[in-house]
Amino acid sequence: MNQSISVSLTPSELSPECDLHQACSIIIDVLRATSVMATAGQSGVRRMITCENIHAAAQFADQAAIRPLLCGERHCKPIDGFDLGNSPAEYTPERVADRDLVLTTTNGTRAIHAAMRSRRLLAASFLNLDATLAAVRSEPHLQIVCAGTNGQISYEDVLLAGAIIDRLAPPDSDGSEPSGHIDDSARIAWSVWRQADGNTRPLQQSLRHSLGGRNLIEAGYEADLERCAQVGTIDGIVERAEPGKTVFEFRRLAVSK
Ligand SMILES: O=C(O)[C@H](CS(=O)(=O)O)OP(=O)(O)O
Repeated sequence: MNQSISVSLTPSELSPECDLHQACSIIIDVLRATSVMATAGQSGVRRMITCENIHAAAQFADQAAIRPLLCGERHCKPIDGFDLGNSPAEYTPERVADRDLVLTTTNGTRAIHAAMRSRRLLAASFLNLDATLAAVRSEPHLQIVCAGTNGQISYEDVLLAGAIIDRLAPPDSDGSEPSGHIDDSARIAWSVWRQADGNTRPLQQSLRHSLGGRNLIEAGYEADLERCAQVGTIDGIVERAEPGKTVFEFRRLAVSK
């Protein structure tokens, strides 16, 4: 099919003039917001509401009929007074099943808000890569938005963007170019992924050297790198439930691997 794929290496590349109204956008924040959302979904969370800041999250929780779990981080650490931080390991069925959660993080939830005007909006991680691919394969206009880290490009998000392109637009016979209509940022992401995938080191090792990975190691969350580097272990997608609202739901998908 004639699919076009564009990549924003940071959310700031999505200017207000960028026309997303026909696009299906995929937000990527491997370390760790979108990995958290996939994990929470698999653990049976009811809805995930993303907020750009702590105040908005707390206000939403105060006004809800049934109090949701307040979740997220600042400077990688749990937020004072919140129920859960930003480690996927915290999002067990015991903690989150059948609950709503409100999530605010430094980069991931902001990237989501930057792409709000998209027709469809998904949050992807390596964990639910296969399911996400299955859900977007027939979309004519795909916009991948890398959350980055504090305004800078982060390697781990670019890797996942490249992996998505590699699977949706596999290279032609000489292997030098992806096959679809892709922009230059997508071409860069694909090249970065190809190079990393050709290396023998596991993905987890690559994450250690990324900006987000280094920050997490410094903050004491090294174990999260291994968890976020699992590929295709979650058979479900995280998708916005209705246009105009940042309410996400998890939907299981049967995925052929
Ligand atoms: O704690 C995280 O996972 C990061 C913090 S940062 O990237 O080191 O600032 O937040 P996220 O929004 O999930 O990237």
